[in-house]
Amino acid sequence: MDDEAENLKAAFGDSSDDDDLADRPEKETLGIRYSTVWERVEEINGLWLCRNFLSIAHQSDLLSAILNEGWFVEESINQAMRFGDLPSWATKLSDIIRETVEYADVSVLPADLLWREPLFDQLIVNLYQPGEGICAHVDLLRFEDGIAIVSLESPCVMRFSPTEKEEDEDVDVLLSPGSLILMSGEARYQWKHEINRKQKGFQVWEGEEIDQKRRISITLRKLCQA
Ligand SMILES: O=C(O)CCC(=O)C(=O)O
Ligand SMILES: [Fe+2]
Repeated sequence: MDDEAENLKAAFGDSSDDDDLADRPEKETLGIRYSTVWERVEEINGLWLCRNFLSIAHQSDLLSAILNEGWFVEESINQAMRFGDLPSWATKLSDIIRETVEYADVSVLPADLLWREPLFDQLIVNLYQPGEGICAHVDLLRFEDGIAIVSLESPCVMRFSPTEKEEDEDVDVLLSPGSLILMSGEARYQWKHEINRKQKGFQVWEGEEIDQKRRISITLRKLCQA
């Protein structure tokens, strides 16, 4: 089995355990899924996680679309950024985020953010090789509130820590392939987020060290008006 299939299997089990994709309408395999489940990260206001945001079919389509962009042919390049008009797959992803949030049975993004136009006009795709991560940060204030991160390939632990550090208040969130997190309000402004894949013990989830492979993330944001 290739790495990609293995990652998907590790995260979701055999495709036969997933809903039978062949029996599902096209709309559900390649677009909005009606079975999405939203989890509020209790400790952090404004942080929501949807683990089953993308079907396996959609994850592999998205991965192909990203790799087809040709951004990551050189090993030294591990990030691509776009402003304004986004590639069609990213616009579609953004539409699906809006639709999924609209149909969620809980409010996971304030309405003024959900209905702004466009929802997102800036894209970052990050490619992380095993051991690579991102330092603790709050996203730049040149971006509006309401940030989405979609994860592909290897899972990882993202750690959130309050900007005003008090006691040991860090909160770990597992970003599995196909998941989406939304950050708004306190989650966006009062918590830093980081991925540390170097330090031993950091990439541990439910007592087990995560088997690090390549990970790709898609971050969608909206620039503040000048
Ligand atoms: O790769 C990720 O999941 C996070 C990326 C991120 O936080 C950023 O680009 O600001
Ligand atoms: Fe960030």
